[in-house]
Amino acid sequence: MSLLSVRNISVSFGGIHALSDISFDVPEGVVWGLIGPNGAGKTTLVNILSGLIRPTAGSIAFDGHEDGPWSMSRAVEIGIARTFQQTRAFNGLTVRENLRVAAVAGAGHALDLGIARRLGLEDSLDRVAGELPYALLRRLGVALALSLKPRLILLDEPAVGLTADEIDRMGALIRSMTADGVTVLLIEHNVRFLMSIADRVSVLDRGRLLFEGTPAECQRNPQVIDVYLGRGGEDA
Ligand SMILES: Nc1ncnc2c1ncn2[C@@H]1O[C@H](COP(=O)(O)OP(=O)(O)OP(=O)(O)O)[C@@H](O)[C@H]1O
Repeated sequence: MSLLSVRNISVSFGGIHALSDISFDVPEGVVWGLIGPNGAGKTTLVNILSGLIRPTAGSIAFDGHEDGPWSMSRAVEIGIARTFQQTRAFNGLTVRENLRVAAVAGAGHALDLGIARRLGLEDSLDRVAGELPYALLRRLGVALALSLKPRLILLDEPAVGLTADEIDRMGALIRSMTADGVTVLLIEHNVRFLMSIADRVSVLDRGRLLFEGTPAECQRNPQVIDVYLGRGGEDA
């Protein structure tokens, strides 16, 4: 049975059809990749799943909850957390304070410093978020989402701007999430990285679902190569 079931989701901004009739099912415990050219609708889909925007049409079911789409607070309550392309943290608060706000105020959980350790933030707990180097700030974004103790985490380009070593570390972290029972939906333009950790991939193009399959199937699909991989989707 699917953990997440997206049915016939459409959304328009004025005359722009950002998403048209999108349906897919994500089973529990996988890394599900979401790729496509700029403007394909990937972030819009994550915005809908996390309750940031409402779709024009369609429905979502998650973990026995059939009443989606939801508000942001309801999404967190039922176990959906996300990161952003630009990490959203309180710049004037320390890493520890940010994690506490996310855990306690965001989701009613106790602060779990094990998450900081997993993200390699244990030596930075007393540093102010606004002064963190870029890679640590990206990791803080993931730690904030994990502090909500989600069953599904939506990662919006977690590898962007990271060095090769940091990308490897991020990949290992993402795979370890599934071992802990967290399902991952991963938007990423770094195709090599995404294909190395995804179990399955959906390809969006101009708001439509173009393809769904394994990474290997995706990389040899002529339509995917035509609209994205062959056009140098970054690092393709
Ligand atoms: N709030 C908004 N108002 C108007 N148009 C929007 C809004 N959000 C997204 N769009 C439009 O919807 C389409 C899909 O955008 P979206 O950001 O979801 O694409 P994406 O696949 O995430 O792109 P990228 O890879 O560049 O992040 C684009 O044409 C974009 O300009």
